[in-house]
Amino acid sequence: MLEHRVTEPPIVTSGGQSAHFSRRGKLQQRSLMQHLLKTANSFTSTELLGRAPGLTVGRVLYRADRSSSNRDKKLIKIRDAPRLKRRSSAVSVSEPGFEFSAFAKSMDVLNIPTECEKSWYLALMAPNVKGSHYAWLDPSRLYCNQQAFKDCVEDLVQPFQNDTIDIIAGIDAMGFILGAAIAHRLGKGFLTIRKEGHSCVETKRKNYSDYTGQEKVMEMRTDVVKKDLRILLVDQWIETGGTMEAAIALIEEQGGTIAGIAAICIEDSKGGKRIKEKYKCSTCVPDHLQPQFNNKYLESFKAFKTKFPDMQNKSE
Ligand SMILES: O=P(O)(O)OC[C@H]1O[C@H](OP(=O)(O)OP(=O)(O)O)[C@H](O)[C@@H]1O
Ligand SMILES: Nc1ncnc2[nH]cnc12
Repeated sequence: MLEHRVTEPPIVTSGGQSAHFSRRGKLQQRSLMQHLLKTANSFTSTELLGRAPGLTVGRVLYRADRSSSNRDKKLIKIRDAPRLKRRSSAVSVSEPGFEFSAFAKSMDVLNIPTECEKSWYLALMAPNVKGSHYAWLDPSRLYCNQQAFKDCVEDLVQPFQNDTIDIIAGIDAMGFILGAAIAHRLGKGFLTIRKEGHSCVETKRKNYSDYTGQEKVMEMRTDVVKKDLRILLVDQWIETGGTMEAAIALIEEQGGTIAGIAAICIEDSKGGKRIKEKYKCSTCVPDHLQPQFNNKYLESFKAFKTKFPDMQNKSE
């Protein structure tokens, strides 16, 4: 069984040839790289930040020792390291007073890193290469990785751990995946909020429009939500907030109380901000990544090979 340890986010340095490890003495970058490559047979995990013609960007997680503060942690990009690129697993090196992990291939969807920063699993997400008819990003890729899925659910549940919650509600369709997992984790029941036309029982309906701009209808059964029932409302994503606000209205109009809202990402849209101000929310996106999510393009997408050149070059 692999030990899987989530660390606090390290400080990210600017990448490039100049990255080195001499701040605390001992190893210069060159000798460290030689050391990493020599001792590369016992490694267990990988991460590749990006690839461009003639360039490989990997990451080295530098920690002075296990008990060190964030100040002593550095994430350093290694450029032009073709041998690292060919490695299929991570490299761990221990020097007296030093601990290094180098990663070369995180985009393997089933890979479970032995050591990783908080929200590491977001790098498993895939970009949208098919246009605006589809949701902009594809978080479902991270659900395929057992550890990523577990860590994601834990992160979403964490702020509500000690709150009174009677039931979890999830929004059709992708909200069912996280919602049901959260319900199971908290030992609660699960209420489905459905897109129109799938319910054979009495429902309340709500018109709304979402990021596509289309007029849509959602439905919720009328025999569950009673006055003061405390509901944790879950969806995969909040972009314009149209979908979530419709679900909130359905619940509140029946007397239910929104105990909280959980989604992988709540974008800083008008609707997203309104929801964050009014309700207790949990998301998986750390502050420093929020601008990338708002722009619908993550740095980690550079590691994807795609036949769609527009997407590959989007942020370059
Ligand atoms: O904040 P909004 O602009 O309203 O968008 C958010 C909604 O869009 C996505 O669902 P979508 O209906 O695209 O797909 P799904 O059926 O696969 O969940 C997402 O899962 C949210 O439900
Ligand atoms: N999965 C998703 N990714 C990005 N934006 C979205 N908006 C709605 N769903 C989304």
